[in-house]
Amino acid sequence: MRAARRVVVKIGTNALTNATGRFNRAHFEALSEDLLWAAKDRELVVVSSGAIALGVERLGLPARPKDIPGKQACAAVGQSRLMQAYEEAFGRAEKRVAQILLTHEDVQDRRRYLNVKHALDRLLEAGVVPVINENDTVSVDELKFGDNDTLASLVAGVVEAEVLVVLSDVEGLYTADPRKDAGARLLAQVDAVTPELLALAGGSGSAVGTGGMSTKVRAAARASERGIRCVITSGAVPGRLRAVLAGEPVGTLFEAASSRRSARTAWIAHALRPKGRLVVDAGARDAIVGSKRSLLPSGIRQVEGDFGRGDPVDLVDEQGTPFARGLSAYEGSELRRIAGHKSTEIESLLGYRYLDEAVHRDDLAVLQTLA
Ligand SMILES: Nc1ncnc2c1ncn2[C@@H]1O[C@H](COP(=O)(O)OP(=O)(O)O)[C@@H](O)[C@H]1O
Ligand SMILES: N[C@@H](CCC(=O)OP(=O)(O)O)C(=O)O
Repeated sequence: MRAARRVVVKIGTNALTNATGRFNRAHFEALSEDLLWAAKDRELVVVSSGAIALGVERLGLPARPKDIPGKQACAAVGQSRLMQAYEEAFGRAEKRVAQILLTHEDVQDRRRYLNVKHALDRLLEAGVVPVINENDTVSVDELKFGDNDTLASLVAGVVEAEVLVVLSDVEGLYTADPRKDAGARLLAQVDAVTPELLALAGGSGSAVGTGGMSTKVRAAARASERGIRCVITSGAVPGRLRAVLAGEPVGTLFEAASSRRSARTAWIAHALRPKGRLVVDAGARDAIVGSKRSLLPSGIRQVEGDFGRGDPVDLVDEQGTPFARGLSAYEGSELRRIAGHKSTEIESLLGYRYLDEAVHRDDLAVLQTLA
């Protein structure tokens, strides 16, 4: 931890507000001290929530709106207030910050993903601290990350961080939601995210948080697959971030996985949303998972959805369980015609042949824990 040069810190709404959802200024000042300390001899990226909560407060609303335009309006008002707080806190130490607002589209498209990467790299080289949030005001449902835990794990991959620290209002992952179960125990270390572990992590126990512990554990799993260590700990207790970066055992540490994903397979597995599903037979599944082979048309049993060439599709087994995600070499309507056939028949069936494979192994990511 002490050697980490590039660190992403995610700050949840719960770490910025008090119990009634109001911005906790004194607390923010303490947190900023920790962030400034972390930024002193490291490259720091902050993924900060709080726009909606700060907007609710600024507009004097009695509660967080439930409708989307209401949330969009609050985010627009609150985001500038949020940045103002970061500007002031970092400005006092002569540290520059930069606002970056992202939608899912910005990472779904490989060219835009690389654009984001280049901008972030340049900011970090210049000693600036990027403060990232989802662009809630323009993100409609299908373009949403939905929660900043997911966004933070993708950002950690984009900048190839060594550590992702997720600051919430709890000390880490417990055996049950500590708000509901007084006997819940803190898990100090997680070596692998299993379905059983995921089942321990519930939704948000507060009125202001979004994803709860479940999105944090998924985010940690994604980071771990990229070779990035992740710690979930409390942002409500001053000094926790320093303790994590000093290598002290606080919060829940998710170790980096031993078999790491490349940047490209991580992009396929983590950043893309499937536009269709290919049901494949057991032989093809074994070849893909066991021997890292391509998917040939002969292994496809069924094609679901309308998608174009190059679109992301999920590969599912005959029980419907997704096990890989990849980019289709053919349109959905073409795959329907060549499914179950030998590659040598593609040309006679379609009138042309692009590739022998339906999904080439270079465009394929086996799903580890979850996508
Ligand atoms: N197993 C668990 N361990 C810890 N917290 C849990 C667990 N299951 C659910 N939670 C809830 O997750 C909440 C943190 O998530 P969330 O409210 O989304 O916060 P944030 O604003 O930091 O993203 C905790 O306050 C807690 O109520
Ligand atoms: N983008 C939203 C926050 C979404 C979110 O994930 O919130 P949280 O669970 O508090 O980290 C905002 O700024 O209000």
